[in-house]
Amino acid sequence: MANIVQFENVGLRYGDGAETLTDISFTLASGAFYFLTGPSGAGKTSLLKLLYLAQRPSRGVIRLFGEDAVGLARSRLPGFRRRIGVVFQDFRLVPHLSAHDNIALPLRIAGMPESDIRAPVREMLAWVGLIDRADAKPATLSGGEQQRVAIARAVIGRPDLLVADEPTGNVDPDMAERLLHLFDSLNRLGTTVIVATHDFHLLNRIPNARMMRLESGTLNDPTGALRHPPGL
Ligand SMILES: Nc1ncnc2c1ncn2[C@@H]1O[C@H](COP(=O)(O)OP(=O)(O)OP(=O)(O)O)[C@@H](O)[C@H]1O
Repeated sequence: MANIVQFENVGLRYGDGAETLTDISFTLASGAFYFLTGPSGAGKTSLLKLLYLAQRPSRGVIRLFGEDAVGLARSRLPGFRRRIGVVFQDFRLVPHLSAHDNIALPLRIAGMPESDIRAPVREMLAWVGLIDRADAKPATLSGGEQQRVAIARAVIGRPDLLVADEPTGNVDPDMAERLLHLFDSLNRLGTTVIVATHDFHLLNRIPNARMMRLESGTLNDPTGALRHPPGL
């Protein structure tokens, strides 16, 4: 299995303080499913931001889709980002667009004809249980409903890499399991998935998932040889 992501001795420092992430080295194998765990403040969101190119590292090497992502020309960023679906911790829905139109965004940006957009968007709305909220604007949706729209938007374009930051933080256990099943289905279609979560109940729901654990800005496995921990 080829590697879709490679980090080598990556460090991240915000401002003049100590490093938030230190000597992070790991690879993500194409088509695999990863959970990223660790205590609050360990640096999970920061690591994911490096992955989806919202943050540059202070040092080290990041290769994404086989190319150097740190020295990437600005003009090539949109092309890379289109291959990455992101579920942000704070959702980042477009406020003036309906749930339907938020979910349709990646397909519209990719230039899909309008006639081909409606059916997959309806399918995603049904998947996340929001068919009857299709016309609602984000401000009128609950936190959990907004989270489900954000997830539908992240997966609809069948990205090569799905990055999800606490994607089940605002939903009940049944919906959390349903959403995880959606990620699993996408993974079976070939998308590499990485999910940061505090929810330990989710970890054994994907039997083949591999685990990454961050503690105080350091990965627990400094060799980067990720594996499923015994007992999970
Ligand atoms: N933009 C920023 N500027 C300065 N410090 C930051 C910034 N973003 C995060 N930090 C700091 O980096 C550290 C790691 O934060 P991060 O959000 O990556 O952790 P996390 O593991 O995702 O936490 P949580 O599980 O609570 O979301 C924290 O000490 C945080 O205050």
